[in-house]
Amino acid sequence: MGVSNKIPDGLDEVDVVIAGGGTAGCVVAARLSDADPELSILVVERGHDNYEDPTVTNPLFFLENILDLGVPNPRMMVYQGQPEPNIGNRTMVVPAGSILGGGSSINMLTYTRPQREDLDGWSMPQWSADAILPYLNKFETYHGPSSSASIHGSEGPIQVSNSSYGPTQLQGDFIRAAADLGIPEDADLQDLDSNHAVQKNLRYISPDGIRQDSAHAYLHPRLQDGKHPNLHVVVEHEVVRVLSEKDKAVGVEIRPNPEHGNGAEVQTVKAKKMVVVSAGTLGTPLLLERSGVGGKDVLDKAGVEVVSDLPGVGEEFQDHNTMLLSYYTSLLPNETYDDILNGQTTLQQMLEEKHEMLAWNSAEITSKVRPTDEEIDAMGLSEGARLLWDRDFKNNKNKPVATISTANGFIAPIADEDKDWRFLSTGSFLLYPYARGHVHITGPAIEDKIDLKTGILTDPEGFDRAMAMWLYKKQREVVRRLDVFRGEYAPLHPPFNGDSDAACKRYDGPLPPDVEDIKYTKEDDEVLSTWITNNLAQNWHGIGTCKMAASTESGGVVDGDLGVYGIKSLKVADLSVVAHNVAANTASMALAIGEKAADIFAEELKVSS
Ligand SMILES: Cc1cc2nc3c(=O)[nH]c(=O)nc-3n(C[C@H](O)[C@H](O)[C@H](O)COP(=O)(O)OP(=O)(O)OC[C@H]3O[C@@H](n4cnc5c(N)ncnc54)[C@H](O)[C@@H]3O)c2cc1C
Repeated sequence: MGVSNKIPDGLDEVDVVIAGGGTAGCVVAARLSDADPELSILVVERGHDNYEDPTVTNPLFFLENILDLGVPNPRMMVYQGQPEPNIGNRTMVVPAGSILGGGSSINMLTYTRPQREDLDGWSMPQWSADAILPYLNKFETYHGPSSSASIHGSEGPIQVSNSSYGPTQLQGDFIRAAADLGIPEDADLQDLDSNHAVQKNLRYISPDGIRQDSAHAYLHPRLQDGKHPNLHVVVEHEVVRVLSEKDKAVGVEIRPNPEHGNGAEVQTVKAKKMVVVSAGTLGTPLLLERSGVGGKDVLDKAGVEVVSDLPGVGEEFQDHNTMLLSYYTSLLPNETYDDILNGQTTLQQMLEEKHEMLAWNSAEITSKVRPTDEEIDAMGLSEGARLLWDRDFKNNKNKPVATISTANGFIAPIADEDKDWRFLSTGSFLLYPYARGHVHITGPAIEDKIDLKTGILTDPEGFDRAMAMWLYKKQREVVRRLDVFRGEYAPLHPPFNGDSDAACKRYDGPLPPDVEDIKYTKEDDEVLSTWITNNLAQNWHGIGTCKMAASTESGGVVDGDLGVYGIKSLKVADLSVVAHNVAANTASMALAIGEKAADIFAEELKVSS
């Protein structure tokens, strides 16, 4: 069977159910089906099929997924947060892909990888960096520069390349400007060990310009080759809960997703061998809790019977906290996507014209950076923040603090008076915030309100705020040194006093090569700190809500084999299992988890992948 938006008649029992056909879920399904084509597998995905959908395959459509372009977007869903006092009572809205392929079908396509220390830091020997590198390699065919053949993959289904559009003059300009500030270029910053450098961005785009999502790379070929007759995919359906008998998962309850209007009947499908939950960092803990797997307090309040008391479920939400800033530039019209934002064209029109820019993700630069010892000394850190720096970063030169990345274009509709400008935006994010959030159910039904707090800026030591202030200043200094720089777009920057050296300004040409760093006064720092409270945001890279750990005492939800504690035959395979943050945009981690999970499950099911 291929992809269907109905549960086929008679399909009331399979060997394995996979709840969520996202980035990791598609990998698990495909590899298990390869391991044993006799194994009957059902993938249930709440979003629609993505097969040859031009809004997926053409990379530039990512713009519709991150900006409000006034076009309905059925590919996305949002998890609605609660007001958070530490960020000025703002409510964070956390978006996620809701489509076959999940995040990999909608994301911004930037390819980066974690640091060695990130993976070793999970303290799970079977998930150490040495154990995971083969899986990071397994999913990719890498077309970028590398110092060693063994660091990247050459036979995986996901192509990683520079794409067929670009690069623009921004790459060389940014690399020179960063070098002027002591941040050198590293051709392959994604080798797990390099740090404090900038890199020409590589992308999940094939050399001929097609997005590389996990459904097209893994699932669709197998659904069409006639060799995987027992691989079933049902889209536009939600898994309501996992069903268990005594201490064993035995199936799932599924209903049509009301957003797609396919009826309302709830159906049960039995899983003879295994249920794999792969609904993403926010979807997975909510599904487990609806199934009675979670902290007793949460479940009692929500009116759900406890099947396994696991207080770690939904806790320890972590993300990369981000700031988005825009600058006036002298970039050329064909070097930004701004014509879409200033009303000159639309993505639909570009599709009709088969415009070559559709193959682009606009992100030309990525980086991993950290403050120097002198910069740390000058920050005036609190005693607690200084202890954290000394313990976790000081002597650990492999550990960055932040990423500065770029997008060639503005980040909202462009006002009439700015229509002739071309913009550059930076997305700068903290890689290891200490703040933690949570996500829980408040009732038994899928449509019950959720209790989501991202926790941004709640770390008592103020470490995250101090690093965010450093990051704002650092990214601005790099951009000020670009040849294409023509000033800060003030409404998106902190409202520094007009007399201050830090005030936003416009220029007719580049700043002189010997330009000095901005000198921030105490008052400027206060303005910046308040701006951070009101602007630091989630960054789409959530992890940690069903943490993998050696025991439940330390908040563990799954063991090293991804089995949920206290319930047999119930597994989790997605980013919710990641125990501590990674210095990477997170798709690489999700794909590697999918690959490794498939090997673990195949062994348990006594089939070889
Ligand atoms: C806007 C955006 C931009 C991003 N940009 C980048 C980038 O440039 N580079 C990068 O590396 N990473 C990026 N990421 C992050 C990355 O894409 C995600 O971290 C990764 O895809 C998550 O993989 P996953 O398998 O854990 O979950 P997902 O891919 O989110 O998969 C979960 C799936 O489960 C489905 N689901 C949820 N609940 C249910 C249910 N009850 N029943 C059935 N199905 C359900 C969802 O629809 C989804 O398809 C971005 C993410 C977003 C949202």
